[in-house]
Amino acid sequence: MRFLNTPTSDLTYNDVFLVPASSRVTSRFDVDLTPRDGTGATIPLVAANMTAVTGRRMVETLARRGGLGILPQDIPLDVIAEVTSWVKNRSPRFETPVVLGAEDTVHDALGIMHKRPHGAVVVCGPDRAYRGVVLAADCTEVDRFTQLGTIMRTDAPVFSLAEVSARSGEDVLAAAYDRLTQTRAHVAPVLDGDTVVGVLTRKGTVRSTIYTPALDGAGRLRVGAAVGINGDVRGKARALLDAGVDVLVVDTAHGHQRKMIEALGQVRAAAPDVPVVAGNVVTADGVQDLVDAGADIVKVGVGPGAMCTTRMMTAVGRPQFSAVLECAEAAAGLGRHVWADGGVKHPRDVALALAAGASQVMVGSWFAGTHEGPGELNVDADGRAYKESFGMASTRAVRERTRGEGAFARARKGLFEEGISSSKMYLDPERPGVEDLVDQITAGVRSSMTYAGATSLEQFAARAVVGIQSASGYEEGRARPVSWS
Ligand SMILES: NC(=O)C1=CN([C@@H]2O[C@H](COP(=O)(O)OP(=O)(O)OC[C@H]3O[C@@H](n4cnc5c(N)ncnc54)[C@H](OP(=O)(O)O)[C@@H]3O)[C@@H](O)[C@H]2O)C=CC1
Ligand SMILES: Nc1nc2c(ncn2[C@@H]2O[C@H](COP(=O)(O)O)[C@@H](O)[C@H]2O)c(=O)[nH]1
Ligand SMILES: [K+]
Repeated sequence: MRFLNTPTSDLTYNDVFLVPASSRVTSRFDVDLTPRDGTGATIPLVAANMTAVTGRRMVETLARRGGLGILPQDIPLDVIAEVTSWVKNRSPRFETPVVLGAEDTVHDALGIMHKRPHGAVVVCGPDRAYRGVVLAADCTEVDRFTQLGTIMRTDAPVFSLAEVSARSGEDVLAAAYDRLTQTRAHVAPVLDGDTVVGVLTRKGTVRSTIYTPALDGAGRLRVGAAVGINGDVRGKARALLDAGVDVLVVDTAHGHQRKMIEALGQVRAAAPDVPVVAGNVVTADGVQDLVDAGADIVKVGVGPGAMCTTRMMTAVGRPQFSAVLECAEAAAGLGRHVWADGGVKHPRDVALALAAGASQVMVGSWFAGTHEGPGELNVDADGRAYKESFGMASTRAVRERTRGEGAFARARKGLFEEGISSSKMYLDPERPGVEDLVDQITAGVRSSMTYAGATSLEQFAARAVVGIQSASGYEEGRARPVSWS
């Protein structure tokens, strides 16, 4: 990457723009988004290890489209083991159905339908034997105690595994899309015999022609998990590996500290064969020390997060674009990589982090506001759906993390609050699922890369020309949904 004009101060995403360059890339589909950092991801997007962001559905859904989800360090190890096994038993190809029985009620259906964006419940008998489908539209104007067996659609389209299991032939998926369109269905169960093995959606058929799942050596979806720097770090790392976790993230607010170096050494020793990510830092010195201690990937970002009050509390941090740029250059010099963590609000921010040399970009709160986010779906006074997000250094998270400790110790730890305990992340009505956001982000990044004449992330970071802009330059780039005069 090179600057168009020389910066005189540190910069964040809003301060910069990408300059178009002569390009030989004729299609945005010719762009390869695979990060080459050893993590097995095929798109450069990671869901943050935050309680409000990443749970089983986030990990599963992202991995199916090639991204990684990192389970937070506050989740008990037995739960991580259960979630990892659950994810690894999901289909890498078909979406997971929401399943209920014929005796379950409309009330039950409405309570869980929103867990998935496809808005359908598949009604099954014993052993997942297919009975019918209930859509959200079928649940209006009926009593909430109506049993699903009485309203389910039994004539909805279904696909047999034999029809759609052939490895990602675009023609097969296009035909499935056409059939769904002709039958005016958005979603259809996939059956092995009469057993439901997944659902296929119109959008899903298109996505399966664009994305490649992030799979482990046995062809199962990949799972990441974080470990903190306190307690029996080596034991926790071993337990995560035994649970089948594929990527370990050693994570603390101030990653450039002795305790982190020691913890990282222990994780490295316990996990010689899996990618180890460590952070957070914002300087080349920080990168050097974490790489020396065994990190394959260094996580960059202090203070840019949407839930984060660190900069207001401490004045510590660094504008994120400059932090990523300096750290990525340092990591490249050591044959390692960085993940840009925090502050992503638009697809352009991801493109800029990649142009600055990050191998992947971690997204937190933006992903919290999706069907796959672990939070409860709430509706505000204006009828807008949202989920809550909160920081991992907030009072709420610290209280949860220190639950097993004495009241006095908890009171002492509660003093150091560097995150907000509640915020509303609205679901975008046009993009309520995390895959919708992934579509939007990767479309933006693919386009950025063709503007720069790059077909790989390495080429993009090498060719990108970045200019510095004023606040009005940034503002000019925004759309005007209402007239201005
Ligand atoms: N990227 C960012 O900007 C930030 C991210 N976070 C996130 O919050 C979560 C919790 O992290 P964290 O608060 O580090 O908690 P951890 O549970 O990881 O503990 C941090 C350890 O480091 C010690 N420590 C020393 N200096 C600091 C410091 N300035 N800030 C925090 N701890 C320090 C603490 O000791 P003692 O308590 O005795 O001081 C404690 O032992 C993580 O997921 C982290 O990523 C939190 C803040 C900033
Ligand atoms: N200073 C704090 N940083 C936090 C806290 N919780 C999470 N984080 C960091 O934010 C990113 C995600 O950023 P986002 O803008 O995408 O939401 C996450 O990965 C952490 O590094 C916190 O309480 N305080
Ligand atoms: K912030």
